[in-house]
Amino acid sequence: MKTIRIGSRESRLAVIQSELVMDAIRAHHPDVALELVTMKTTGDKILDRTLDQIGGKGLFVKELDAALLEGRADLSVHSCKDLPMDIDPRIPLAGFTRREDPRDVLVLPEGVAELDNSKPIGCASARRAVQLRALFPGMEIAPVRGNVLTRLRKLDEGQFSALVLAAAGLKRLGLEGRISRYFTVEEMLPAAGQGILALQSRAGEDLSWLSGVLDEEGTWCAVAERAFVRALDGGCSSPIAAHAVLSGGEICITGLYVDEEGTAIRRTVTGPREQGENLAERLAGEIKEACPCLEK
Ligand SMILES: NCc1[nH]cc(CCC(=O)O)c1CC(=O)O
Repeated sequence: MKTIRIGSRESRLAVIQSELVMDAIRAHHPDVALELVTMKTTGDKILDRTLDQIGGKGLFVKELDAALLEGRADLSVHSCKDLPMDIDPRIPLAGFTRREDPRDVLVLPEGVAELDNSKPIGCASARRAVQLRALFPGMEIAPVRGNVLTRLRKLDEGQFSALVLAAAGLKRLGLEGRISRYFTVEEMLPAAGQGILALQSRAGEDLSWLSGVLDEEGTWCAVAERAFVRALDGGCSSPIAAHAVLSGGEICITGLYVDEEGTAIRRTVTGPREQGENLAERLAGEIKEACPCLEK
């Protein structure tokens, strides 16, 4: 059997995530030969601007897509939350993994026990900044770029009083011990897909070696959360958050949108999980009604 090549960003977290998927493939298909192919993406190369400033979509995926299309890789492992909405039909998503902890967390500098009000809290997205302002009124909030380990170095060098990061990334990096506070998803609604890995391959390929690796719950949630973001995209480019939770056969989706005045609009919908995509679109529709700046 041919070797399956897994394409990954070269950051430590991306490699660990790819290795998690490789371990899962090996556990279900011990005969499959696997090889890791790492590469730098645009988002890894441009480090002097925030992601919102660089703009554009797919900052972390263009190079991975090219590798799939050219046959240099057979599977891309993505953080679902970094994955753009538009997927080239030649390289469709093969599915999603089980969700790791979806929460955002606060991390203090090494050896520091309390938040120092004289320095800003660093965070990398407008979604986090908006929700942080409500949690820490009066605290300065500043952008921080780079992969997780780079951000932690900046924190430990004294540039920030704290950072907000995803629990999932820190846990996968073995850095759970750095977490000083978990925000509930009510306090800080996560990005769509946070904690879930998305797997992408080429259309028409035999993917039997992926059986057992994909997760049904993760997939219901990822599909619904992404549908919410997709339905609001194309309006003004403002922070969006979405988080779905399954209970029995039901899916409960919470969506958050921040309008141009900085007002956060947050709504929840519950229904049969099979209708997650529809429910998410309806939720987005309700939010559009409540927000005049959005195209109807
Ligand atoms: N944008 C970077 C990124 N993409 C995915 C994760 C964490 C892992 C995940 O959400 O699955 C992170 C780091 C962070 O936001 O702290």
